[in-house]
Order: sequence, then structure tokens, then C-alpha cells
Amino acid sequence: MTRLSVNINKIATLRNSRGGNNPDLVQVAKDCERFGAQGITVHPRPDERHIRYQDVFDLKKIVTTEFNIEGNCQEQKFIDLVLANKPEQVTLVPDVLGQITSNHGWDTITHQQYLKDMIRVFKDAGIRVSIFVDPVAEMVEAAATTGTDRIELYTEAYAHQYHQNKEAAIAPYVKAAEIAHKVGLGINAGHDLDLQNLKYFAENIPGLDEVSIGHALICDALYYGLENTIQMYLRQLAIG
Ligand SMILES: CC(=O)[C@@H](O)[C@H](O)COP(=O)(O)O
Ligand SMILES: NCC(=O)COP(=O)(O)O
Repeated sequence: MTRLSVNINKIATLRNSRGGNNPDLVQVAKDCERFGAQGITVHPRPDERHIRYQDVFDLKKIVTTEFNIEGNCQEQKFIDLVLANKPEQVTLVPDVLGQITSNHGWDTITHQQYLKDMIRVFKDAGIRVSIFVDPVAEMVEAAATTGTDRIELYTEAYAHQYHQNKEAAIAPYVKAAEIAHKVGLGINAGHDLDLQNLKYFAENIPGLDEVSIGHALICDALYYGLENTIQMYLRQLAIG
């Protein structure tokens, strides 16, 4: 069964917009788990636009499902933050400063040795490692020799093409997943997944371990409520 990890970045965005503690990020994380979320994902960025480094320490104390910290390991502060909190999973994302959001996966060929070295640091600390990759066969194949436990398929391209041609949209991801299975990698996925495109994605990617969903889910919660929304997303994953 594919796990749903709720990314709460945008709860922090709302909180930060007024300078106080409303919404209370820790309470929202507790409630997300109570409503059925099978993981909590955060993506602390160097500018702390939403998730602050202190949030990670506060959340680590209360997350009882799986804690997934995403971010750019090229920042020493990120490495130190992850090692200090030892989440169940770290997802390494090759962001550059100034990006409005994550918009590309790792070049696992060019950065093969760098990724090997970084992944070793986190795995030696007992942390499962996932690396953010585009659905490109060569990148998935090369991911296998970095030592990563999983890949996270970057699903923005799928989401953007889904309504025009879902068969074409899913095709590169099916091929990437087949390669991942062949080389022994676990499969996560995320970015722009939503209530319309999630079920088709999960149905076509056998062995999908986890989806991490934030932006669309939090937007949906404005209309349907957080508890109902989490249940709606879980129903999209309850295939068969
Ligand atoms: C890596 C990825 O695609 C998302 O997990 C990312 O966390 C989104 O970041 P923002 O919430 O800052 O857009
Ligand atoms: N790794 C993807 C994630 O955590 C959330 O991405 P999005 O749903 O906010 O686009």
C-alpha cells in the first residue's frame, strides 16, 4: 500500500505570513497523523520561507508515523539539521538558491561520487535515503550505484501533461519504475500530485512506496477541511 506523507510546508507559509504561531505547525502535524497521514514531510530551505530549522526540532519530538526531511545537502546547515534529528527518511533535492520551488532532479551520472559520499553520511547515521530524480532511464540506472535506498520521482511533468494525455504523461514514469525495480531501488514520488491525477499515477506504478503531497492537499483543505481532505487522498491510494 502506498504511504501518504503530507508535506506541511504551506502551513508554515501561512503561519509565517503574520509572524505569530497560527496555524500551529506542531498541532497541524499531530492532527494530520490523527486524520490518517502515514508520514509528515518538510522541506526547510536556506531562506526559511516556510519551514524554519527550529520547526524540524519541534516536529521531530511529536511525529509518530514517518518523518521525511527534504532539502539540499549542498548546504552544511541542512546536513547538520538532518543528523541532529535523525528522521526516518531524508530526501536529497538539488535545489539552487532563489528557486520558487524544486524543479529538477539530480544528475546521478555527473554527481555520482558526490551523491555516494553524501548518501554514506546519512546512511551511517541510520537514516533511509531517497534522492529526487527526473523520470529519465539513465538517471534512474545511475541512482542505483549511489547507494541510495530509494528514488523520488519528480512528478511535475506528469501533473502538467495529465489532463491533455494521461497515457503519454505516465509513460516515462512506468519505464523509470521498471528500471528502479530491476536495480533494487524503492520508489517514492512527489510534486504537483493532486486529487485528480493521484489515482492514475498510483495505479500505474506498481510497488510505489510513498507519495509526498503538500501544495494541492493544503489548497484542497481550504474547501474540504483537513481531515476530509486527507481521507480523500488516502482513498485515491486505496487501489483495488
Ligand atoms: C521536492 C519537492 O518537489 C517538494 O517536496 C518541495 O518540498 C516543494 O517545496 P515548496 O513547498 O517550497 O514548493
Ligand atoms: N516531495 C514532494 C512534496 O513533498 C510535496 O510537493 P507538492 O505536493 O507541494 O508539490
